[in-house]
Parts: sequence; C-alpha cells; structure tokens
Amino acid sequence: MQLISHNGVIEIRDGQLLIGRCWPNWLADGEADNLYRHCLSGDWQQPSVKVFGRWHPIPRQQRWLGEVGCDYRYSGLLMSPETLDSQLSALMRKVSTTAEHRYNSVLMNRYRNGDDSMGWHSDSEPELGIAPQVAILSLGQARPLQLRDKRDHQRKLELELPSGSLLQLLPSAQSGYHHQLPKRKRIQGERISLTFRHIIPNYWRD
Ligand SMILES: O=C(O)CCC(=O)C(=O)O
Ligand SMILES: [Fe+2]
Repeated sequence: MQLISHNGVIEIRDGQLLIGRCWPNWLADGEADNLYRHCLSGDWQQPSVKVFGRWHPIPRQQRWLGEVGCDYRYSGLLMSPETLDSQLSALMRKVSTTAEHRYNSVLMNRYRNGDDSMGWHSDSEPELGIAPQVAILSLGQARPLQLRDKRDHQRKLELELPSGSLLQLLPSAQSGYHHQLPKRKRIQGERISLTFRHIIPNYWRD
C-alpha cells in the first residue's frame, strides 16, 4: 500500500487499486477553527455498545445528523438523526462536490484526547448500500488513521489527518480493508471528525 501525491491530492493505492483520496488543506485554518467550535456546541452522546456479551461505553463521543429518514444502525444502536443546520448542509454539499458523491448524513466523532479512539472496522452497514463511501473531515488535533488489508493484517498504512483535511474512503477501502483511529497516549489535544455518509432513507422503517 502506498501514498502518491498528485496535484495536491494524496492518493491511497494498493498497486493499481485506488482506495482513497485526501485533500490535506481542504479547509483553511480559520474555517476549520470556526467549524470546530460550531460542532462542539451540539449535544454529544457516549452510548454503550455490547462487545462479546458485555456493555462498554464507546471510547469517544458522537453525534448523528442527517436528512429526514436517515436512521443509522450500528453495534446494536438505532440512531435517528439530528437536523442539519444551514451551515452543516452547505458544508455537506461542498464535500459532495469535492468527493463527487452525494452524502445525506454525518456521524461526528469527538476524541477528547489520545485515550479516545475507534478500533478496527469497516463501514459496511446495509443502509449504506452496496458501495459505501465515507468522507472524513478532520478538525482540531491531528491524529493518524490506519488502514490494513483484511486478508493480511501485516499489510498496513498510516496517514496523519491534520485539521482541515478531507479524506475520501472509496468502496474498495471498505470491502478489502479495515481502518482505525488508534489511541495515542501522549496526545492531549481534542479532535472532531465529521464522517459524511449516504444512507438509504427509511431503510429500517419500511
Ligand atoms: O475519526 C476518524 O477519522 C475515523 C472515524 C471512522 O472511521 C468512522 O466514523 O467510521
Ligand atoms: Fe469508519
């Protein structure tokens, strides 16, 4: 797996296969700071999920926002979306334009310091459809995201995500690879990620 810089865009490739694209300076510093404060002021949750038969609070906080009908089910939780305000709707349209993919919802993750994390997974819930695409906008403290081959866990890649960067994970990233946001014990700063998704509306209601 390798990172290839191409006209200011970083491509994540595995041989010929394109897995993702990253725009390192997608937002200017001032815009990223404003957006960070805007997102922080919302209603953050830290639900518990069942892992191997026991309940644990997730090691971070989250918010789920989106268009009407965009319910999201993961790790046994069914989440109904908060309404997107005009600033976040405009941001989502801008992300959709860059990534050339229509998003209708966003999972916000808040990592209060290096103890907060997200373990190995792929985003492949059925309401994301057969070719899930996730675009991750990073705000605040830079943290690395790691990718690994599902069939050979030694084949890994790490990408630092600075504030204002946008990372698009293509469907190939979800089908062939896992990703995680590992703990970084020495990091004190706080990071928020906005992970844009396209949900099939009313998937869990029909
Ligand atoms: O916070 C991140 O950059 C990764 C989040 C992620 O993988 C997810 O929300 O599915
Ligand atoms: Fe993910």
